[in-house]
Order: sequence, then structure tokens, then C-alpha cells
Amino acid sequence: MAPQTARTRSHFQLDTPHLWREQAWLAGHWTGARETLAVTDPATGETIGHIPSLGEAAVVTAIDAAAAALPAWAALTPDERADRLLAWYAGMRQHREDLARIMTLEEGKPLAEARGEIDYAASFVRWFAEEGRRAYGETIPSHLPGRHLHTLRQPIGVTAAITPWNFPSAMVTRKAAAALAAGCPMLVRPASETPYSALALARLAEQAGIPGGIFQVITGDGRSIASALMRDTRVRALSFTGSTEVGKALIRQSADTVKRLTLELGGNAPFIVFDDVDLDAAVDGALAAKFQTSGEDCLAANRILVQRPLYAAFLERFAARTAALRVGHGLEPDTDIGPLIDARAVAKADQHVSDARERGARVLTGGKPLGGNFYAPTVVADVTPDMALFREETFSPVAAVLAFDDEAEAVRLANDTEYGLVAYCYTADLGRATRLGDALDYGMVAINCAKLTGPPIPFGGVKQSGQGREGSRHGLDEYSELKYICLGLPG
Ligand SMILES: NC(=O)C1=CN([C@@H]2O[C@H](COP(=O)(O)OP(=O)(O)OC[C@H]3O[C@@H](n4cnc5c(N)ncnc54)[C@H](OP(=O)(O)O)[C@@H]3O)[C@@H](O)[C@H]2O)C=CC1
Ligand SMILES: O=C(O)[C@H](O)CS(=O)(=O)O
Repeated sequence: MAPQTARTRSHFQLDTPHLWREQAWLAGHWTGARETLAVTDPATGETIGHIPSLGEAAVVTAIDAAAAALPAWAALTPDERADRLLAWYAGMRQHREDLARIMTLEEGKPLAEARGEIDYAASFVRWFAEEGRRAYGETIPSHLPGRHLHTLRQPIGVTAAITPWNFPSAMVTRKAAAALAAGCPMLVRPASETPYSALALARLAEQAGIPGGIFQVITGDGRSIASALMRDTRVRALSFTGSTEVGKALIRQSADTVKRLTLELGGNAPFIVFDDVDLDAAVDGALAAKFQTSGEDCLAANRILVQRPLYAAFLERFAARTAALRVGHGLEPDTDIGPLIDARAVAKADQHVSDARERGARVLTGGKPLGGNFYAPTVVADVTPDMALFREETFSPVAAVLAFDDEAEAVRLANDTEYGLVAYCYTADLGRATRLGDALDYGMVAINCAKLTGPPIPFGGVKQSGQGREGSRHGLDEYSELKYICLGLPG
């Protein structure tokens, strides 16, 4: 039986109602369409609204507007662009609660997590308002007589983004703030499950004085919109966060116009616990890394590896804490785990657990759907590399746990995947921590901590977890071209 979810759209009130936008933001106009797409509350299945299903003609209109707005925006000084970004940031801070409520209603995450994501999303806008002032070039000692050599960075041009449903606000600003700060317009296509967070950001961008062609949000079928973006030579860069499967499709589609792609794709994070650590600290870290965003997070711990002397004790405490997690509607104050995004996600989680059971794993707690889009927080022990739970990103509140004996085995098991986004390792041994940082084949490695992200860090993966980096000082470079000038001095 699905957990009781008293909250529905009718119980949902905004302090600032005009943040709830049921039109796309194109070329400085709120734009509707005859055809619409329904959006549902994943906790109740209730329809909460409808958004325009815009097609390729609307994409061309948006690209026309972006191309027209680009010169004036690029001609602003970094300070002038920063002023508008900081006004956008101020709007996000002022309307934090409404933005969080909108997110919880459409994505399902607990309200406290949604508030945290709004802070996270706003922090990227503030970060890139500053970073835009530091798009430095360099001078180069000339190898040629009578020459002065230098480089400069210039905006790459019109850019686009396709953003996921699991971080429907932060993944918009982590891309758009960097693009705008670099002097580029960006056209965002949010996931059809969670459009309202992006549309509310568009409303705040409008109020912040960001020109209509510079930040746009288009809604409609992902494939046809992506196809129109990929075909247009004026779109010079596209940023995508989502599955590796879709990332590969976008790489193929980008070839004809040689677009720059920034891809944040799937993960399969190992969480390695050595027997020299404090058990409670390791359990706390594993709970945070596994169940953040109800498990629907590319940084989620997908495989928990525990050194054998600690294995039984870890399982006992971890399973007890997992069983105590409260499942419910994200707007309910005591909810720890919200619904998954849809029935397909529930079926994938249950298939992973069933496959593990059939192959000899033990289910210590959970392991079943709870009705609707809810799935019980689950711990599966004695997982082996042949199981789907080991090989695939489960993207659900299902924890896979297995034992290992020594450091070499831990590294081998951790690296036994085509993904390489983040790896976690808990050990008291500084030498081992350093060796693990070197040996783990991942874009990011967290040692003795579960929280590692934020604007200053280069977020991104290796292998089939993607390419490029977001945030940090590197995030701006995704949206600029490095130009080399060779100046021959007269006479
Ligand atoms: N790295 C991450 O943060 C995320 C990873 N994932 C992984 O992906 C799995 C499936 O989740 P799902 O939501 O289906 O993620 P997808 O990658 O399938 O979808 C993400 C976005 O891409 C759009 N899209 C889908 N197909 C195409 C295409 N061929 N061309 C262009 N755009 C496309 C979708 O549009 P539409 O909305 O119309 O479907 C959506 O907006 C998850 O279980 C998880 O493993 C998912 C989300 C985030
Ligand atoms: O912390 C983050 O930035 C998220 O993990 C991003 S994602 O899950 O949407 O890739």
C-alpha cells in the first residue's frame, strides 16, 4: 500500500503565484501551444499542470532570438553580465521556499532536500557571476623573431542544454550561469517530468533583466527538440545531464555540425569501507551517499564494498538505519525518502532486487514496491559482479553490499565498470587513501566523506560517465573558445 500522501495540488500554495508558469519562455515571450504535455506529482500520480509541447519550428525561433541577442550580451563587460546574474541569484534566494515547493511537487524529493538544491542552484549563479571576470588569456614568449604572441578567450556562441529531472533546478543553473557568464545565450530544454523548476527560473531571469534571447526555456518532446538543436550550425555547444544511453545518441547527432558537448552521464559509484575506520562514521557516510535524492542521483553509492572483518557489523547497523527511513510525500515534514520519478524506475529497482535474489544475494530489509511510485529502502547483501545491481546504475533506494579482503581486490572490484564518475573510500590510513586516490578510475574521489560537490569543484566523470567539467574555474571554458593571436610588429 502506498504511503499515505495527504498533500495534493489542491493543498499546494505559493507565496508568489506567478512563479508557476505553464508556458515556455521563448525570445522574451511566454509562449503556449495547442498541444500540451501533462505533468504529474510522482507521489500521488495526480496531474499538477500542463506545459506546451513545442516542436522544431519553436526551436528555430529560439535560436534566431539567441543569435540576435548574442552580440549585445557578449559586448557587455563581465561586470555588467555579473550584475544581471547576481540579480537572478537574489531572486532565487528571495523565492527559495516557493522554488523548493515547486520542485518537491514535480520531482518528489523531500522539501528539505529541495531547499538544499535551491541553495545549490543559486550558488552556481553567484559563482559564475564572479568567474566571468576571470576569462583570462595568456602571453607566450615568441619562438618567431619580431612577433608578439598571446591568447584570448571569446564566447563560443549560441549554446543549449538538456537537463534531467533529478536536479531540475541546479542542473539548469550549473550550465546556464556558466554560459551566460562566458557571454553566451543558452536555450534550456528541461526534462518533461520536471519543467516547472526551469520555468520558474525563467521568470526570475526575466525579472532580473536578463534579455529574453539570452536565457530561454523550451518544453516539448526531447528527441525532436534535440534533433532541431543538433542540426542548426548556430548552436555551437550543448550540455547534457542524463543517461549514458542518451549521451551516446547526442554524440552521434553532434557529428554533422561538430558541436562541443559537455556530458554528465550515468554513474556506478563504489563506496569502499576498510576495517580501520570508525564503524558509525562509515555507516553515516554510506547512508548519505546511498539515499541522497532518494537514491536517484548519479553520485549515489551504487556498490558498497566492506572489508570482511567489518562486514557483519556494518550490515547489521546499516540495515537497521535503512529500515528506519521514512517513506512518504516530499511535502510531508518527516519524509526521508520520496517516490521514484515514475513506474519505470520502480520496475527497474524491483528487477535489480529480484535478479540479485535469484543469483544468491540476501535481502536484509525492504526489497519490494510500496504502491504507486514508492519503493522500500532496501539493503541487498552478498552482491556479486554478475548481478545487475553491481553492473547497472540502480538509481533507486536499493543498496548493494559486498565484502572484500584486501586493498588490491577493493580497487579491482571498484574499477570493474564502464562508468567513472565518483568513488568513495573510508580509511584511517593516509598512505592507503593516497594510493586509492591514484588507483580509482573516476573523475572524482571522496576520501572519508560523502558530501563533495559545490561550485568550486570540477564536476565530471571519465569513461562512459561523460566528458567535460561543470562548475569550478573549468566550467566557464566549456562555453568559450581559446584564440591565438600572432602579432607581427611593423618593420
Ligand atoms: N546522470 C544523471 O544525473 C542522470 C542519470 N539518469 C540515468 O538515466 C536513467 C533513465 O532516466 P531518464 O530520465 O530516462 O534519463 P534520460 O537520459 O533518458 O532522459 C534525460 C533527458 O534526455 C531526454 N532524452 C531522452 N532521449 C533523448 C534523445 N534521444 N535525444 C535527446 N534527448 C533525449 C529526455 O527527454 P524526455 O523528458 O522527453 O524523456 C530527458 O529530458 C536513470 O535510471 C539513470 O540511470 C537519469 C537522469 C539523471
Ligand atoms: O550533485 C550533483 O550535482 C548531482 O549528483 C548531479 S546529477 O545527479 O544530476 O548528475
